[in-house]
Amino acid sequence: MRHCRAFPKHPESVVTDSPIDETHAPERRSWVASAHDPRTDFPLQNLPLGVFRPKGAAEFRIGVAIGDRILDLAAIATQLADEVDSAVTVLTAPSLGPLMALQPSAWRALRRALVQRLEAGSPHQSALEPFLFSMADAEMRLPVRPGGFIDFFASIQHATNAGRLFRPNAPLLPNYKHVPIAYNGRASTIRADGADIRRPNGQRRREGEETPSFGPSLRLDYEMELGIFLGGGTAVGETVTIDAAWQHIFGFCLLNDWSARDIQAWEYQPLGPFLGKSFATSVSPWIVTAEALKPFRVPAAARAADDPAPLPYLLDPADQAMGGLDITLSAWLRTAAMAAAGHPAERLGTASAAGLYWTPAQMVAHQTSNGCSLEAGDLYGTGTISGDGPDSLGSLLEITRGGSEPKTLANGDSRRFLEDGDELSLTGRCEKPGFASLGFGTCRGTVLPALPVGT
Ligand SMILES: O=C(O)/C=C/C(=O)CC(=O)CC(=O)O
Ligand SMILES: [Ca+2]
Ligand SMILES: [Mg+2]
Repeated sequence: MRHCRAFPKHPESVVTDSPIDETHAPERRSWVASAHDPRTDFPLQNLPLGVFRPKGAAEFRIGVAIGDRILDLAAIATQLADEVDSAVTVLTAPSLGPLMALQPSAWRALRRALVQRLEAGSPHQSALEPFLFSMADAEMRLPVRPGGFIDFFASIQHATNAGRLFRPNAPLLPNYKHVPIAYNGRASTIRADGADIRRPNGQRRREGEETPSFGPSLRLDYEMELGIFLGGGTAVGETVTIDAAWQHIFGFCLLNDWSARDIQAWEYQPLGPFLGKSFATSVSPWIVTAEALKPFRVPAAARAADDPAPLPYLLDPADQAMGGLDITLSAWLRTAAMAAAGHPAERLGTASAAGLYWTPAQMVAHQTSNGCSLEAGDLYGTGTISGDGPDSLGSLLEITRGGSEPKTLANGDSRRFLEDGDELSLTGRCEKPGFASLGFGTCRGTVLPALPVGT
């Protein structure tokens, strides 16, 4: 069996993928009252991590979300020093990168310490209350600046739908069921929730035209994806075996891979997406940890009887049994006219990550299989998540069939692709009988007009 040198199999790391434990118990309640609101994304059982700045404060710091509050972890780092290795060093950093670089045992120790402190009846309540801030008044920023961003293509429904539009003669390419397809994306333009998205200019060939022209994208789209933040690091030459992959998965967020379909369609052959996607990627600000998501692990999506078995380096019985994640994502659109009229956002599509053809562990095993290193803070996108029905599509490309069938909205507006002033947001939620429901917060972005060509 291959060996993962970054995380040798000593007993402590083997329990990384430990089962659901007392931190997931649904009956545990917090002394923060809003954590019990059934609509909250952030009950005691979630405890996602982010980087925030209270209103008026100069410095960003690490916090944990609980109900509609944020607990400042930098301020309480010394209180956690006995329970969490290197707590003072990693929790006082202005980024989650140093925490992500630690072993999963440290991530679990932090979760246990926070559950105990935030639980109703905790003797720590009065010492913590001064460090609790209102989420509504806080500014969030990227939890870590990823060194690398890789976008997969793991939804076979999306791959088939998009393929039909880009390549009517060969929708699903023959490699799809053998290799987790991905491209290396652009890390420098990953944006935090709420950042405005400038419509890109680029080279595109308009309908009916033989030659390309340069100008604003006329086919701006969103892609509803899950983001996966990687932890631990590997050196160049190391591989992470599939059975050790979860030891490198720190947590998850929502991710919108903004896509200029006209630029993409013109440029992508033969080397893949380049400027059609590199102008912006938005992520939600809270990282929901892999540990918090354990109750929502499900079997890897079933393959059709005539699908090939994954090659041995992508095949692990435990991954097949519990390597999927039942996270339901939704995409919402609020046009400028809807906002002006006080209308709420309208849902465009809802799908679960449980249907993905490739699991997160298969992504890690594949990405490192050639010896490519992995760095703490690296980000994967799963690829656009679409399901089987017309209401489960993760992009306008699919919903409007390449712009040929406009989507009509409740206020009478219609869309083939995104227009200036449109706000696109993603939400995510996990629900399962017998467990507290968790959510991801939001991942929003509003489209700004393109800059005049030549500026
Ligand atoms: O089918 C294609 O050529 C391209 C499809 C995409 O735009 C997908 C991409 O970014 C990966 C994904 O989100 O699934
Ligand atoms: Ca994508
Ligand atoms: Mg992008």
